[in-house]
Amino acid sequence: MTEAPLRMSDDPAHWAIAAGLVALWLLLSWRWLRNPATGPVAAGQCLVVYASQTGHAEDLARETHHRLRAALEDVHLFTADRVTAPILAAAERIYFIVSTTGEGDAPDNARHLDAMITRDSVDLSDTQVSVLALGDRRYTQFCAFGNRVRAWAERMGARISGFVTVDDLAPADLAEWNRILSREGFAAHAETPVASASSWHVASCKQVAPAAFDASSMQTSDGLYRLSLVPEGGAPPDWEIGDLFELRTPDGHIRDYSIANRPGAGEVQLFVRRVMDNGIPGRGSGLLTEAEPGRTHVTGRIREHRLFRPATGHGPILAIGAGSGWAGLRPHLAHAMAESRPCWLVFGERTPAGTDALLAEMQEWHQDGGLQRLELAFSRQDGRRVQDIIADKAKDIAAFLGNEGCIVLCGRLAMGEACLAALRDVLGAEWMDQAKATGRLRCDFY
Ligand SMILES: Cc1cc2nc3c(=O)[nH]c(=O)nc-3n(C[C@H](O)[C@H](O)[C@H](O)COP(=O)(O)O)c2cc1C
Repeated sequence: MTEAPLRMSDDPAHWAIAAGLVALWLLLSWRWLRNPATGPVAAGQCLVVYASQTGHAEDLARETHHRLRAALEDVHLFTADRVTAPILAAAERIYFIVSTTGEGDAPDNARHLDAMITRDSVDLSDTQVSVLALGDRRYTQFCAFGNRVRAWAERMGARISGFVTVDDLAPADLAEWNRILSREGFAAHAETPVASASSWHVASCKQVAPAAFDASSMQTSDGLYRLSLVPEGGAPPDWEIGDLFELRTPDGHIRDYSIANRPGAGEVQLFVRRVMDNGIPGRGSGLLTEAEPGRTHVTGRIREHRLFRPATGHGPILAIGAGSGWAGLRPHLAHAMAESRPCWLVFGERTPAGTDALLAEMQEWHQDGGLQRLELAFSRQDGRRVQDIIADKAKDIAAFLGNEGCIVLCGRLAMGEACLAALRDVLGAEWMDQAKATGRLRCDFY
């Protein structure tokens, strides 16, 4: 085959198109070279960066982003683990909306940002930074991660134009953030990207475990209750395993409860521990557990909890929890059993007395063979807690999980941390780190 000879065009329109294409290529290459990890990022842009464990900071970030976008052209929303030093350095304004979890820790989706602010220097001398730090004063390290982000931004030369700490989502603290945004010229919008709360009625409410005192949290409880909620006028909106029911109390407080049943049902089930403080029932738990089935209405909505979705892969499932943690474990186990995955439940309560209604379902699942193993720990009866079972059954647990196994943990923070430490001893740090990195370890602590 002979090739046609190469000929230069003498049409000026062709030359103009070619020059335009070269200029575009040079512009895109320059932008990419400045920010290779993320694609083009223009200088002068505004970023909303969020770090969230259970989704509240994420919702607030979406609302803030929505509000800013109405006034600014170049506004971008990032989860904290996606931002890099070049992205931050190129921004003109940054709004960090971050919560604190564990004991003063960064949320799981902010581990990269946490490492970056400990290790890296980024020139923020031309950047305006605002920080909305979510936390809870009942924890000793109140808003610790938000404070770390603010201190780092200051060290990097940023101008801090707003810093708000929020105690337990207090409406007055959130109003302060709204004031800052309004002052900067970003008006509030009636329409928000976050689903609004609606009215639900309490269809049933039954006590399934007795009153008790928990020494680790110093909390007295008036028992554990199983509830079913049905939205007014229709079926509940879609949700996914792991999601939460967010209750709004009449005085503006917000309380989250794990949804205990699988999606697709016409109702949302909850297990609620009725917390008592000096003889006064908790704001949320009192409202729910004093409900008169068929008559009581509450305001709430379903909220996504992306970090507690079913574990990845098809390996066996080890579910570990105590008390109201059963609510978080239950849909994960039901889902895994439906997929015929081998399941093992380690569950703790204070005493077996008065807990028949709670334990009956676990025992049924065990007898039916859906649960291959069921281990129960009753701390008041024999002093054994779930973490002791992990240590006792170390060899069996390692053999059951193999390399592909998954762990789902749900319950109070002290129990969760003790279980993670026990599992690290049994399986090794490498196994646990790998499981966390690949989504085979799912935790929901409260
Ligand atoms: C397990 C757990 C640990 C927490 N640890 C802290 C803490 O150390 N310091 C703090 O100020 N708040 C702490 N909090 C409170 C959260 O920061 C607060 O509830 C926040 O609104 C959660 O926001 P998020 O849903 O975006 O993660 C903790 C909450 C939970 C559930």
